[in-house]
Amino acid sequence: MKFSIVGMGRVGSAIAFAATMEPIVSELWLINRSIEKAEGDAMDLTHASVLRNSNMTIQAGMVEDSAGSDVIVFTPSVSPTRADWKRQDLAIGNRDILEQWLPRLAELSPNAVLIMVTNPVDVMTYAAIRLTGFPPQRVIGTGTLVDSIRYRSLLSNELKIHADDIRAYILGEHGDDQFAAYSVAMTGGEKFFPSETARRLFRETVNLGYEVYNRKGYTNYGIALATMTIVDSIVYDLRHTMPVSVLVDGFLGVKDVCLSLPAVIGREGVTRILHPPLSDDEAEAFRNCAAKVRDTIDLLEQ
Ligand SMILES: NC(=O)c1ccc[n+]([C@@H]2O[C@H](COP(=O)([O-])OP(=O)(O)OC[C@H]3O[C@@H](n4cnc5c(N)ncnc54)[C@H](O)[C@@H]3O)[C@@H](O)[C@H]2O)c1
Repeated sequence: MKFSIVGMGRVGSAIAFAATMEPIVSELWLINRSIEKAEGDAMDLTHASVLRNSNMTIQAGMVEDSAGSDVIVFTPSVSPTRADWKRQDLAIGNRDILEQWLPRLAELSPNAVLIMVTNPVDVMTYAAIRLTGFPPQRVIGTGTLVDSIRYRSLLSNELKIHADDIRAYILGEHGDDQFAAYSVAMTGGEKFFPSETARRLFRETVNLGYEVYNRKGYTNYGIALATMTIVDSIVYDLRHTMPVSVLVDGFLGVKDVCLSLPAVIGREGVTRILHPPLSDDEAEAFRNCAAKVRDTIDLLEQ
């Protein structure tokens, strides 16, 4: 199985490290606009992999070397230009990067499952479907998976229950309008919402990405393992359910926009989109996310 990571910035190289720690493919390719950086990472990770009981090859390459990939993760991005940036600020610059890379990547690996990490990830996932011509089920945005693991981490700490056992999703936009799907959250079959604590923890979750960013200047470890959770489920056809950005299929009257819903992930990408019975408030929040993401898509398509 061939896995290519495009973009060896802080997120791309953290994903490459996570893939080295858990070598589940036979070939790992690191593709970057500057080959030297990719070569340096490939050498470093090859040395590291000696300690991982692995025969996975790790190589640096140009876009042509990604040909025949089964899974591609896309991370290149422009940098924020102001201190109080929002993810949408990256949309125009990153749309241009997608236009440079995605048609060729898709041509070289027509059967790949593509995972979009570049922000604003919902808008970029939508653009990626257009630019690759891939069926929507083979284009997955990391979406609110990282927000949901942050939320579960806070809840775990509060409830003193292992985060694995907490079914709680942040849905909608990977951005400021995301919402916690309180009404379907549970552990051990027991609903623990609504409660003021859960709402407070959700409010903390929304800002956590920026909180990490304000302290270290970027986020990379959470998104790296979140991305590898998706890759795992594809490579082993595990059919795990997770909130990821998908082309919404008419749920709650929303379509033609990418947002996070719980989705089943297997070898072919998204094998099923789930439709949780959201409360009226949550449904309204979902529609609000759709309108916000649609505004940015429209801006890019002008
Ligand atoms: N979806 C999520 O949950 C999530 C989480 C964290 C970060 N991100 C996003 O991931 C992206 C990458 O973040 P990062 O911290 O690695 O950024 P970074 O600045 O460290 O890396 C960006 C990389 O993109 C490359 N690049 C820039 N322009 C390019 C071009 N025209 N062609 C090819 N490569 C180009 C740069 O060389 C650099 O290697 C950002 O958009 C960030 O917001 C998403």
